[in-house]
Amino acid sequence: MVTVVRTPQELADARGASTVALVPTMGALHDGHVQLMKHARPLADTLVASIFVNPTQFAPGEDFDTYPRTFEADLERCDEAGVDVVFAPEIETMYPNGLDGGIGIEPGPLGTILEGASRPTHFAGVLRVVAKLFGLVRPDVGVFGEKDYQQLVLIRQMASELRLGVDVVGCPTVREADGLALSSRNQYLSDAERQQATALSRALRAGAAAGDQGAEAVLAAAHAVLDDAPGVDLDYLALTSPDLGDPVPGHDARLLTAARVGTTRLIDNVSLTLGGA
Ligand SMILES: Nc1ncnc2c1ncn2[C@@H]1O[C@H](COP(=O)(O)OP(=O)(O)OP(=O)(O)O)[C@@H](O)[C@H]1O
Ligand SMILES: CC(C)(CO)[C@@H](O)C(=O)[O-]
Ligand code: BAL
Repeated sequence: MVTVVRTPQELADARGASTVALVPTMGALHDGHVQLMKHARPLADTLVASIFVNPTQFAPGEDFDTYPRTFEADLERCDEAGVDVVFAPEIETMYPNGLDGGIGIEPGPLGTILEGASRPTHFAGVLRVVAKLFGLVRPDVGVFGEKDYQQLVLIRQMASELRLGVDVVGCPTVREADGLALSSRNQYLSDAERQQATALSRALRAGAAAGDQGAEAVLAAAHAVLDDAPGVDLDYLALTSPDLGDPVPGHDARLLTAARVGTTRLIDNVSLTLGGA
């Protein structure tokens, strides 16, 4: 049975001295989160999931207030996935000096591109809360989804550069049968928008299929799907190396996109191998 803790002291008591894996979430749990938990379960003695809708990663005007909150259903999913401890802190516990006070984390250049270009304060908020969660839970392993690929790269870089002693593990994106990446924000989509949203994964698949023809062909194939997709307002489509630098012919690459479907902003990405030498 999962134990719910809300304070650092309760967390320390529940954590014990065993090895710990942490799956940070903002709740509204779906099968993508459950996969992270199942992946994390055998990696440590104790599995902790955090549920915290982190205000500092939302800019004014974004959906912090309306973000889905489904705590009781989330606990059931955690229980089924083998989570031992759910850490669900209050905002004051995570930000004792207020949201604008206290220590911050500067994400560096990788935090300013792609998602960071559209959401300039986002990754400072993500890294700030993840650093706090790592400090509170003191996990041996932190498990994150590739769906938020830039986030995964930045958290891995933070853990490595700040020597946090946490092994950051990524898990493949879980998708609906028609390819749409699972996301808590998919709930915002109307039936028509839900259909239109499949353009993101279709474009990424088309791009990946053109991988052996090189970078230009990849981007052209993906644009051919996205540019004419009804209801889809493209934010970016970018081809990078796995660490978000320039793509290198003959090596693995990442194709990433973000688009607004109606008022909902969705992101997705795939890995591919680029042709050429
Ligand atoms: N479809 C998915 N497959 C694998 N991991 C996922 C998927 N969706 C989310 N995750 C991962 O779950 C963790 C918690 O993410 P979060 O609670 O923000 O869910 P989300 O569905 O990404 O929500 P949002 O709609 O806010 O982006 C992150 O590591 C995220 O990458
Ligand atoms: C990592 C995270 C839990 C930090 O709030 C959030 O950005 C998320 O759910 O991906
Ligand atoms: N999964 C990323 C959370 C956010 O968009 O704020």
